Amino acid sequence: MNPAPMVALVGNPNAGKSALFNALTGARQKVGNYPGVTVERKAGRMSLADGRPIELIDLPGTYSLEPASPDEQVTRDVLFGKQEGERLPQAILCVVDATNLDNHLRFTLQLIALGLPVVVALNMVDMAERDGLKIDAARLSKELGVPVIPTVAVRKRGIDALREAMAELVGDGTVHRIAAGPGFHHEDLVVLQRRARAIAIAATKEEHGARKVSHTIDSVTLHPIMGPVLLFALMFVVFQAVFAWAQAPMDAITAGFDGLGHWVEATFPNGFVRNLLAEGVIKGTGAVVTFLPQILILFFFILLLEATGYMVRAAFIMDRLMARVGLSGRAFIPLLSSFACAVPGIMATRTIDDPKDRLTTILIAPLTTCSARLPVYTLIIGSCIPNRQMLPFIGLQGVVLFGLFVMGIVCALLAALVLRKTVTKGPSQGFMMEMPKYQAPSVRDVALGLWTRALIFLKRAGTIILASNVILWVLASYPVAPAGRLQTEYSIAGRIASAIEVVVKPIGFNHHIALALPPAMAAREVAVSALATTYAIDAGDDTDKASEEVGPKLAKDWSLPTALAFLMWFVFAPQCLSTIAVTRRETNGWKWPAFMVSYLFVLAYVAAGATFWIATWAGL
Ligand SMILES: Nc1nc2c(ncn2[C@@H]2O[C@H](COP(=O)(O)OP(=O)(O)OP(=O)(O)O)[C@@H](O)[C@H]2O)c(=O)[nH]1
Ligand SMILES: [Mg+2]
Repeated sequence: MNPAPMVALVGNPNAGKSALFNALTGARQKVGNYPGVTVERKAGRMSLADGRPIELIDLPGTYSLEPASPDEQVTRDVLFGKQEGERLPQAILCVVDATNLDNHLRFTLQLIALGLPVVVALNMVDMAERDGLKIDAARLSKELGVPVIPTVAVRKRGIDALREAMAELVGDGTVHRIAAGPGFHHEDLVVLQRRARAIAIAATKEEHGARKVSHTIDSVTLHPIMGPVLLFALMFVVFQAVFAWAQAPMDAITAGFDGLGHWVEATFPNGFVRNLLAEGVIKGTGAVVTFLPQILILFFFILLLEATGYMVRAAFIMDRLMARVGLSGRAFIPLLSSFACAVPGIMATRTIDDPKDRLTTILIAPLTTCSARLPVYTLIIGSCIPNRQMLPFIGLQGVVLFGLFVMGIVCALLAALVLRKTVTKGPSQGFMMEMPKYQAPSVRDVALGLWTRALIFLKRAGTIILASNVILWVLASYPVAPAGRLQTEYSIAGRIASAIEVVVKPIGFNHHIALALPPAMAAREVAVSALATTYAIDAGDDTDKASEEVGPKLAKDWSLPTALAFLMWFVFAPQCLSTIAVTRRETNGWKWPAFMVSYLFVLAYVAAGATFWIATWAGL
């Protein structure tokens, strides 16, 4: 006797597959296990409208045909007829959640492309109605080209209609295909998502409130051309704001630290304590803390975009680009976190299942511009790049900062492309993202996020940055230089710097930069405080010069090619020991951190050198 035809119940997680399975099969269920994996096999018997018996299997919920877990692997293998202990199904019963159509239809489109007969159960229509959402099942059926039956699995509504549709589908019980259609490849995911949305919108008769607003906004933010343009424009505005809004609070903080410095100079007798406090502690730490407003402004925007639901859209727009360089969309969130700091970013790569995808993401994470680089960038840009208006509201300084961020992103993507073709070669997999509804951001959440950021930053300033400053100050102040010799050359730090200078002179770096490079390994911002401290030491007892800010000193002392080369160095150089340490931890060994440090140092050296020589040649 031929076994009864088999129909597979498939859909996104939580679409209501199990509820539907129960409604269709009642008590006639059998639970087993697939051989070799810990995935349950749930099968049941049911009869079609014409009385024929069939076997129904309830497959694990999955977002796409690119498996991300053992469960999803089973679903895929069953649908391709490759699962051990399972035959190829005659037909697919695809369950979609009516309240989440655009997300669920993506998978439906992939299933239809498989070539097996498909019937769609438009489930949870009760929830949809409650939300004021009306879906036109007939229209949906026309758009998809397969039967669509509205159901409420938990109330057993639509079950008879489903039995009828399935009877037609199964036909005489022979398997009709299989010719794999389009839609399996990661490259097509964005196209698929767009089609899914278009179909969802076409089949929506009525929607209200937040749902409608979300769809209207998305028609712009996810538009193939307007979407990326908007994303780019938003980021551009953010970087302009970082300079424009931060000026006043930065001046206030600088004035505060200056006042503190004057007070120390007036209170303590000239000597070790006074100089340590004034030059090492206050000057150095003050130089870094000044950048708090800029960091908060940047994070204000990031938090705002996250809280409104826009960030996922940004990830979606970026997904295609990520696929081009062999990364999955899953890499976007870790890379985005790396804009705060590479350490949480690298830790966030744990959500990437594919080991090679994950390793690639770890290796390129230090190229995205972490917030610790912001003080360095803004100090150098503020003092060495002319504050010229290029257009109304568009200043050159903001453009350069934006350019540095973009360069970080572009280089990270290029590095991924190269790594994926060489050291981390292997197939890449796709990623499906749920699009949440847009929301008005909660003031409390944003404020809380900013507060946490501020605390982290100030804690760094008070611990690792302060400690590095003190050490640098001591090393740079002793032994005391005899008359006629510069302290920053005669001291211990000065001599170390002189050795480093030999290596970095060809790329345009001066003695003060060589002094700032080793302490910047503790944290990148320390480069700023190191410059402030060493310039303050050089000024010595000449109070006029000593009270001057570090910015104007750089403006006088550095040529434009040197400043540009220094910026380039900071785009690439693998600074900060914490990043190296977390890479070691996440990759279980020294091999990959060593590789990362080497390739980044080489890049930094070449990029800084090329910039210096091109800028010099161009006569800047
Ligand atoms: N209101 C309503 N709730 C439903 C309906 N169908 C399912 N649910 C509920 O939705 C939740 C998820 O349903 P499940 O049947 O477990 O979903 P599933 O697709 O099997 O989920 P996974 O096995 O995790 O992939 C459960 O709480 C169900 O009770 C429906 O038509 N209407
Ligand atoms: Mg289930």
